[in-house]
Amino acid sequence: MASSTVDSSVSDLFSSAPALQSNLEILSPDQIELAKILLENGQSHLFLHWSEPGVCDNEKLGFFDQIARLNSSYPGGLAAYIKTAKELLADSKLGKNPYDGFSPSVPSGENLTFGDENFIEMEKRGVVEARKAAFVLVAGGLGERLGYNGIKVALPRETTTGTCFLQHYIESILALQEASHKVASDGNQTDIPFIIMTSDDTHSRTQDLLELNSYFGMKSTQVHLLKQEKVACLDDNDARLALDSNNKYKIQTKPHGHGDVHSLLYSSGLLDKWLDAGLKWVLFFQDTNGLLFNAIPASLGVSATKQYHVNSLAVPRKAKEAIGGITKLTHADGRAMVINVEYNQLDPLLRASGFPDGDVNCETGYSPFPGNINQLILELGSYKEELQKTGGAIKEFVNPKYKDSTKTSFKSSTRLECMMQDYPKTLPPTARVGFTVMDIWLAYAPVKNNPEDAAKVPKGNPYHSATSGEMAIYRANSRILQKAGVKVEEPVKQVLNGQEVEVWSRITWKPKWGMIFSDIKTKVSGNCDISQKSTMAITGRNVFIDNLSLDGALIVDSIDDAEVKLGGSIKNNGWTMETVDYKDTSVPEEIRIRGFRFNKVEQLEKKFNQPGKFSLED
Ligand SMILES: O=c1ccn([C@@H]2O[C@H](COP(=O)(O)OP(=O)(O)O[C@H]3OC[C@@H](O)[C@H](O)[C@H]3O)[C@@H](O)[C@H]2O)c(=O)[nH]1
Ligand SMILES: [Mg+2]
Repeated sequence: MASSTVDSSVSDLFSSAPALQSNLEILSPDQIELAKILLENGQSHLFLHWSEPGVCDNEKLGFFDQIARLNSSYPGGLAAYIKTAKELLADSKLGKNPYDGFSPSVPSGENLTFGDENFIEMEKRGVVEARKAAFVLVAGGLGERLGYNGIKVALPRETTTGTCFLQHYIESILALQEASHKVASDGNQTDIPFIIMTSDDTHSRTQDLLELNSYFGMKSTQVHLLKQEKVACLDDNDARLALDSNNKYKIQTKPHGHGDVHSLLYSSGLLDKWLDAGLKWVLFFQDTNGLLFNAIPASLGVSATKQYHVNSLAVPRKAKEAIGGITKLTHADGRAMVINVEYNQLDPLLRASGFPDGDVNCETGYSPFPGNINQLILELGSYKEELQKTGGAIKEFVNPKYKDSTKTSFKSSTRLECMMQDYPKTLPPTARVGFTVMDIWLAYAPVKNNPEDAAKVPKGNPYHSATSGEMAIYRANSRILQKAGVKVEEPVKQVLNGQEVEVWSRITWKPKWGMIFSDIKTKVSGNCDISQKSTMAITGRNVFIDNLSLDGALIVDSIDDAEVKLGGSIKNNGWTMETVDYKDTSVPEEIRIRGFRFNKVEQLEKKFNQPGKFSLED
């Protein structure tokens, strides 16, 4: 009896999808199980267009291959995904405030000032800790706002040397590793692991970039790629999965967000390995912040000194800027947490809770809420413990764009998303969650916006474009050298791709030349000045700027065993900047999105390939 009841309910189930039912013979038992899951969760529409058996059978099997992948890559499978989606879509339709019961206030955190005693101390401490760190780059995003055709980590960080972001990140990690080993008292010489989260959009191109460049000097065993899977798109409030408009045997998918990094790390088994190897810190960062490593040593020092389980890096934030606000949320029941409130949610949250003007600047000219740059430093032991409880699942959200105020249909399909900075949301109240604020010029210059959108950014807010991203490198390096005693001439203002930017001397160096301020200071002495029209690129390690007067372009490369003194008066016609319009397709995309290119008119270029002591006259 019992079995016939099951059979009849199963056949009831399949009778809701006659086109599928007539195809059951071509499906394997596993595929039939997956079909049941779909039907039980309100997905019979997926089969409305199925042809009779014998027609498009390969496509039908392909459909179930995809369903199997979607089912196995999500914790709890598709049934859990659809269930959560229905709940979140219902909340969204009701306009439910995800922060219901919480009131926001401005949290207090650690403030660092570049170059002061505390900063220098923190940097030194950070270097000591670095050999116990693992770095995790989330690079699965397409960069839709930037609209660049390649992967973002392959973009030049600056075009004076053309070094791409990925190379710079790797060289920075290697420089930290080396510096840390030098000060290690325990003789521990482990390599710092470097993890890159990719997606189908970025995986093979990331791998190719690494392989074509011999991992930019890192051991290939030191680098791990973890690929995130996309999730199914949703067509309506009933969480009906969306079919691809060009292929009715395919579900539309979209990225699930950078929050996937936690479940991927958890299931990779790497956390245990790292604990066994004595590691203590996991540092997460995003694809295009060329200034990030200026901030890493000091903030790692803060994590270690304050024994933070979670340390978020932050910068002063302009109201309405597209970066999340670090906020203290206190619940009516007494619970409190310090968490990122994403930029699209900060204004409504504030308006709903006693800040009638919403997301606005205060008397400082900045939002009172520090801006999250999404660089997180987590303490490995507590991280692993937490993931053991959650499996790495992160609180999700949904952000449908409704057609009208009835909120009954969407402009285009939506999906569930999750963010890596939501990790602290499940932590117990005993967790030590803090943040570290640093100057924008030092720490944050992402490349996210295309030239057209960047030009429309309200005046005074950062452009976050390829133009501003590169100019920020020169500004930071110029200011750091100024602080070290070099007279770097003040910048000029220029409009590039419709954005007014400060153009400083084009100064660049490799991370191994100077990772922390106290190192950089040892590389600079005497009376030095660099004019605004100058370019200076240092790619060697033991290069010392000593009584140098530069007005032109100076390019210096040297092997580690060569000690090179840059001094005397160098004057040449240098490298000029030519404007380029972003619409000019005769210019390569990675150049035209900047709005300028260099015309290498004249330079002093020196290479020192032999061990020994040298100066520019040699
Ligand atoms: O599915 C995804 C989406 C994104 N990413 C990666 O996550 C990083 C951030 O993605 P985006 O640039 O789209 O992020 P957003 O600009 O929307 O906001 C992010 O950065 C600024 C912070 O203030 C925000 O709090 C943070 O969410 C990138 O490195 C991207 O490659 C993934 O790895 N997978
Ligand atoms: Mg985004």
